[in-house]
Amino acid sequence: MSKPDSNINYEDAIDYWTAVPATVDGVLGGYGEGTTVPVMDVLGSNHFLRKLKSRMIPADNCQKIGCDIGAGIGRVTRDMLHKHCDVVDLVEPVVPFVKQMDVELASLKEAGRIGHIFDIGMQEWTPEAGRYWLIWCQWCVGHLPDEELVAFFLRCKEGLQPNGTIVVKENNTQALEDDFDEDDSSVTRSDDKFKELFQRAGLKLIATERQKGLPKELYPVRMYALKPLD
Ligand SMILES: C[S@@+](CC[C@H](N)C(=O)[O-])C[C@H]1O[C@@H](n2cnc3c(N)ncnc32)[C@H](O)[C@@H]1O
Repeated sequence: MSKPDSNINYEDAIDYWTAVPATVDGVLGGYGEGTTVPVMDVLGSNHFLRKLKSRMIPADNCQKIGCDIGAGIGRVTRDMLHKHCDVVDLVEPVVPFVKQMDVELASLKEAGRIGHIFDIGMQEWTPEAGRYWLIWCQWCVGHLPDEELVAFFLRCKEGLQPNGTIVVKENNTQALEDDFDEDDSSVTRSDDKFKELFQRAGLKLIATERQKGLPKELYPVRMYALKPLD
């Protein structure tokens, strides 16, 4: 049987997301502002980052530059990342979502807190070497097959400042095999699979935590904080 990630098709994913409303409800698959998900998500992320603070001291003369990967309409930047970072860049390949960032991020843009917006897929994105204090990947890495994801992590490592951190916040399957979702052409990986891929990319897991307070019918969500091993 073929590996679940061999079914991933980038164009199918773009088509799927392009047809979804450019709203919080849209990017969260129907779990938008009428549900507990956006609020619990932000609370969980803030809590996770606060606990990591002593291990995320910026290197001398470094600004806290963040990058929001698979950013959708900029929800994570608007509601959470901007509170931790001086400036945030965003990576998002879906045109209507990138357009909506003008609205969602208007006041942050005006305040000079938004850096570059890269309107490309993460498989095509190479970060500027040594730029980032924090690279935040949330609910998007399932769009890359395993090999591409390891290659992406390797590029992200090069994009980190000294003492920079990568955070991955994703659904976990409890099954032994990854779950392929043909609607949005993505896979949901197990905790073990994530750990294997981090190791292959030379990333050390410095902290991990399960997101609390999400509806029971959803996949469990886990945050992983990672630093380069070398
Ligand atoms: C579930 S939404 C999450 C959006 C955002 N991270 C959030 O939490 O609000 C998944 C996002 O991944 C984006 N995406 C799909 N394929 C991608 C790719 N190859 N590279 C980067 N982002 C991708 C989609 O366009 C969509 O914005």
